[in-house]
Amino acid sequence: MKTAILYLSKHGTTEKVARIIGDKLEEKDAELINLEKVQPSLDQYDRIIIGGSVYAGTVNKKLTSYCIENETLLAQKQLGLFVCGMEPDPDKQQTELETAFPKSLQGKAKATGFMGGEFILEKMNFMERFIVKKIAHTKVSSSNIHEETINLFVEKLKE
Ligand SMILES: Cc1cc2nc3c(=O)[nH]c(=O)nc-3n(C[C@H](O)[C@H](O)[C@H](O)COP(=O)(O)O)c2cc1C
Repeated sequence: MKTAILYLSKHGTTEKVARIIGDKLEEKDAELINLEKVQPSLDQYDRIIIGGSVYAGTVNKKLTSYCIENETLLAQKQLGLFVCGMEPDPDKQQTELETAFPKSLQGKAKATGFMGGEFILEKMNFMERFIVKKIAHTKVSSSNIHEETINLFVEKLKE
């Protein structure tokens, strides 16, 4: 099975999670593709995993547009969809996940997941640091990547 893991990542967390997923899939040829740099031809892949991070409730618009533009092709693949974020409320996490991808693709996806995230203050600009301090009351960097959710996600894909 040839796999591509497509992602968009502002400060590196979604890229990190994409890498963890790739490692756990234990496939030598799983390709990690940064959609900011490459718009791959999807024909060559059997399984496609797509991930992005949530800022102010939504994922990068480029990710949503990419999914809409390639909806027909993506629907024919074995599909995994995930988002990274620091929202603590499970209901809101679910809403963030559901608003990130077209409904039709969510229906087709073999696995979906809210994978948690990180606040890396050193990588944020002034405004981002300000927002995180005000809303999340965080003054230090922190990591809350949901290993268990990643494991479940990978297991579902392998079934
Ligand atoms: C300014 C700002 C706003 C954020 N807003 C949200 C949000 O609305 N919901 C959420 O779940 N996470 C939010 N986050 C957390 C990010 O999704 C988290 O830091 C994620 O790990 C970033 O991944 P990336 O480095 O791949 O972009 C926010 C982070 C920042 C800095």
